[in-house]
Amino acid sequence: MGRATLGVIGGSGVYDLSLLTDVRELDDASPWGTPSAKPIEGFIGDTRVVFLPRHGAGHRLSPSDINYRANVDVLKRAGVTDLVSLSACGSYREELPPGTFVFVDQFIDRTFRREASFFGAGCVAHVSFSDPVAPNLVARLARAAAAEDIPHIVGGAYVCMEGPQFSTRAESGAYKAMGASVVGMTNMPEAKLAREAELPYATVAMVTDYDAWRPQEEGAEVSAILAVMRENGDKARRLLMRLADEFPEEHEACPIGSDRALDFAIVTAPEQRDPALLAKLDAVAGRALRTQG
Ligand SMILES: CSC[C@H]1O[C@H](OP(=O)(O)O)[C@H](O)[C@@H]1O
Ligand SMILES: Nc1ncnc2[nH]cnc12
Repeated sequence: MGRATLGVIGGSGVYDLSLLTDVRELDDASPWGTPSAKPIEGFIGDTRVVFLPRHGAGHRLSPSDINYRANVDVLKRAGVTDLVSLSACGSYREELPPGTFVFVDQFIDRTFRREASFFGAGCVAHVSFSDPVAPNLVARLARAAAAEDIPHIVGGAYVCMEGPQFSTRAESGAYKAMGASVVGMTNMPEAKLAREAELPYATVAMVTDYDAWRPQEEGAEVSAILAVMRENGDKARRLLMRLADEFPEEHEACPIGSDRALDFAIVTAPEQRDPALLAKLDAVAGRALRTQG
C-alpha cells in the first residue's frame, strides 16, 4: 500500500502546527493554480504530516476565494494518503454546544460559486459520493478524542453554505429542518475534490456557536467564534498528536474505497480524452489513468 502520510487542512484559528518536528516548506506548484499556502511537511513521532492552512497565512482568503482544487492537488503531490480537515462550525443541536467536536459522516452542498471538480470537458468522471467520509479515519479520530477526553460525537451532516455572511434566522431554521447537525463554509467542494483525488477524507467539525436558529441567541458573530476557536485549538492539537501517534506506518486501505474512487469513474473514451486536461490530472488521477491505459 505504501507509506502513510497524514494531510491536515487547518481552518479558522489553526494557521500552523507548532507540534511538528523536522519542518520544511514543500513546493506549491500546481497546474490548478495557487494553493492557500505552501504545504508544510513535518513529523509527529514517526508519522509524516503535511499541513496546509485553508485560509492562508493570516487568514487572507474568504471561503469562496479558496482554490480548493490547488489545495487538494498540492497535498496529493506531497504524498498525502489520508486527509483530515479541521473546521469551525455552527451547531443545530442543543446537545452539541460550543467546544464539541463532531466527526461528520454526511455533507449537504449549498455552495454556488466554486470550482467543484477536477474533471470536465475532455475527461469526464463521476465518482461515487454517497458515503463522503472515510469511516476508518472517523474511528481513529473518535478513539483519539475519547483518549484525550474531548467532548465529541460521531456522525451528523455538515451543511456547507456559500457565505461569507452568516445565515439569516430563516436559513438557519431551514438547514436545521433539512437534518443538518452543523454548518460551515468550507468543506464543499473540498470533500468532493478529495474523493476525486482518491484521498480518504474526514472532518473535525469544531462547534463554535449555535448559529441563528435559537430565538434567544443573537446569531453567529465572528469575534465570539474566534475566541471559542482559540479554546478549541488546544484540543485540536491534542487530538492530532494522539491521532498521529497511533497512525499506521503503511496506508490502510479505505473500507469504502475512497483511495480507489476513480477505478470505474472515468467515462470518457481514451481516444476522446484531452491531452492537456490529462496532463493537469497527473497527480490526482495518475494512478487510475496509468492502470486504465
Ligand atoms: C471565522 S468564522 C467563519 C469561517 O470559519 C469556518 O472556516 P473553516 O472551516 O476553515 O474553519 C467557516 O467555514 C467559515 O469559513
Ligand atoms: N454559524 C456558522 N455558520 C457558518 N460558518 C461557521 N463557522 C463557524 N460558525 C459558523
